[in-house]
Amino acid sequence: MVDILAVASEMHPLVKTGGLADVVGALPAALAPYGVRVTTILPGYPAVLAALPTTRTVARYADLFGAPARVLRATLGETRLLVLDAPLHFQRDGSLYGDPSGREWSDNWQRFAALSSVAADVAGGAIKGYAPDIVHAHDWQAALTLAYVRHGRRPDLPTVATIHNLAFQGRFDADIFPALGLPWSAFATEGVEYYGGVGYLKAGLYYADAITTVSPAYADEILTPTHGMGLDGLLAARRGRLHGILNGIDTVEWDSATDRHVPVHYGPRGLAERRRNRRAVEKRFGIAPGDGPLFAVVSRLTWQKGMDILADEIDDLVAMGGRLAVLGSGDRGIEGAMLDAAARHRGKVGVLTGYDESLSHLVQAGADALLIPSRFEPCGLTQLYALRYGCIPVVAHTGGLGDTVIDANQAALAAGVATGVVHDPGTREALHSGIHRTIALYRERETWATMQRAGMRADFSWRQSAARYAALYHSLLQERTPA
Ligand SMILES: Nc1ncnc2c1ncn2[C@@H]1O[C@H](COP(=O)(O)OP(=O)(O)O[C@H]2O[C@H](CO)[C@@H](O)[C@H](O)[C@H]2O)[C@@H](O)[C@H]1O
Repeated sequence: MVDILAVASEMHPLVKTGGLADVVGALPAALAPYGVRVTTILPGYPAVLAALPTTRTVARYADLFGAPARVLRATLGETRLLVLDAPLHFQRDGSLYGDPSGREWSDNWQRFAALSSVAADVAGGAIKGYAPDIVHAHDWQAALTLAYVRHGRRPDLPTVATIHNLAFQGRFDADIFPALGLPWSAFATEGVEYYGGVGYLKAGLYYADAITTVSPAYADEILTPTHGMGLDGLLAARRGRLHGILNGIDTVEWDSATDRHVPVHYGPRGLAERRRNRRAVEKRFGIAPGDGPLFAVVSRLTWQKGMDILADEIDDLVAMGGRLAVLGSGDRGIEGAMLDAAARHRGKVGVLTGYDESLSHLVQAGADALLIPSRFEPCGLTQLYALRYGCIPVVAHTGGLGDTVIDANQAALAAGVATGVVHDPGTREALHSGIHRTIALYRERETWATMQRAGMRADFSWRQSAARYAALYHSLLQERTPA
């Protein structure tokens, strides 16, 4: 049995702002069949504390970055948790990372240094009877753990850093460094220093024994200046340690034959049933029934996701005969542009801003096509949910989107393997032609149904990817074993 201490800021179903939570939530169960036992350490956000049935205090800190804190141990079903209960840092209104007006918390550097330093302390033996074999940190909020491990009590402990999104790096001014409690030697290029400041993700990528990211294509892309976001040099120097492991999805949670959020259940042979779910989606979004396809969006409304491009394209989408349901929140300007479009096209375009997990399932089960015009996309999960639910993904050719959707070109259609529509990223023209092609395909009922079934048959469960993580863990342990 290999014991992993996973460190993350989000975990479905406890706390989620995006795909990070889905992956951190699914990995423990996915890894169990491979002899890997995962314990996940999370911040004690109000939602996390509220969800814990019984807890035991297993470590205490009198002064953790300015306030007392403790570590709680809990199990939730099969899930093993450690929760950092530090009220000053984590019990507040607003989102996980910012205040109710959307501004990032100014003490995020302290909050996630607190999480990381405690995670390293736990890895180093702070909890009696618990000694993980490997530490696995997810994204910038957890990445500094690896610096604390290297400069802590078990400096040789194997470590893994996973990049879910290189755009979020945790970059702070140099003057925070003395408060981090790391040795001065760590403030260096060979350490946490990053363009004159402190980089949390950078530190994790520097110290990690293995770096993973969430699709093979993104693993290649981040070695280039276009997608490397300033870290391409470091990543290129460490490319032998970099692995692209495609995300899976939770196929129990996402099963159209049993989904508790979906009124009418169906399988690949009962696709006609989807129509009744589509009617439910139309009602929720105030969209009238129509002949054209019902497009949908389930996404953060941000530049990364290409949602500004889509907002500009909505008039054309409607003119071409499409209808559109948007579920998302994010950039205020983009939200406004989407709402304006809904006002212009009453009954054809519906926009619900906010975050609604249950509605996201219904949308996947009822919409005809899901639009994902991302400028970059490390993996993307919504296209995988769409494929599994017979909702045709219309995606930009970038990162994991290109790795998972097979474009409906002539050859793929002839072979019966097409599962979606893939267009170039980053321009309105390319999105326009993707939507145009989708509407034409929708009119060919048999072709459309064949694509739906091909997508539903594809295997995006965690099975293969979990095996790759397990193999990586084993190889790291082997490196440490004296010959
Ligand atoms: N308004 C809303 N209401 C309800 N649910 C909503 C929602 N908006 C988004 N979601 C849900 O949030 C998740 C988003 O996951 P993604 O992988 O698509 O993107 P994200 O950019 O968050 O994740 C980052 O990390 C993941 C995980 O590695 C990578 O796949 C991805 O490429 C990377 O950008 C999905 O489960 C989706 O259904």
